[in-house]
Amino acid sequence: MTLSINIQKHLQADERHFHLDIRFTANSNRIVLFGPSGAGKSLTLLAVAGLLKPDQGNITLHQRTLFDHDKAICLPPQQRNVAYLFQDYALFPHLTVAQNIAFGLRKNWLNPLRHFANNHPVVLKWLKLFELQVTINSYPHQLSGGQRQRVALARALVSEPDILLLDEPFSALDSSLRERMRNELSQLQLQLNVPMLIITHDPADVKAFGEEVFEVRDGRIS
Ligand SMILES: Nc1ncnc2c1ncn2[C@@H]1O[C@H](COP(=O)(O)OP(=O)(O)OP(=O)(O)O)[C@@H](O)[C@H]1O
Repeated sequence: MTLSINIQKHLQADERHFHLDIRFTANSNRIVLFGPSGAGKSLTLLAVAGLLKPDQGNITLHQRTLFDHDKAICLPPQQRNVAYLFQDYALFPHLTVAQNIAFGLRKNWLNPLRHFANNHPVVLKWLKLFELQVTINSYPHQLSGGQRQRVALARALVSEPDILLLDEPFSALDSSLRERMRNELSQLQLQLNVPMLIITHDPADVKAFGEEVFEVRDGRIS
């Protein structure tokens, strides 16, 4: 997988200015953006997902242009075929595990009905793969941290994205679970061969996933 990013964006909040100028090309399926808090990692991830529009530059994924300022191309998030796993997993509290996963299949409907979700072969496949079958009818608040993360991952992967974007995927977990989920995700990535771009400030994530590592500092790759 080739991901090529060359983006610039100026942000201002009151007296604070931040200039993002990220340029790199990655050719592996395990890419890590590593750097301290406030370096510009999340902004970069948002730009790839189509949730932040750069002022200049371009983003290409697998020879597909997601953004090109000069050519006036800016694909909306739903046309990018990228999946975004938020730090807090952002599960829908009023939907069951199966419905949350089925949401990732969404085409023209909003809330997948429970009967539909519970019987959809693709949803069942992911429930099995992540050993979540017993939680099929549970709601997010009834799950452990690890289970919540697995549901969020299943929801992200169910649409077969070209790349999975992970924002500090283990930061919400306690240390023993963090280690376990890191190993699980690593195995899963090898098994599915899905390309991943992970942003983190944790050196252990770099060690586990960093086939290609880019260090971000003050809005730039250093
Ligand atoms: N909407 C905005 N307006 C102005 N400045 C912003 C805005 N969003 C983010 N910033 C600033 O841009 C910088 C980079 O933010 P970003 O969220 O990308 O950092 P990060 O590297 O992901 O940090 P963390 O690890 O803490 O999440 C920060 O200084 C932040 O305050």
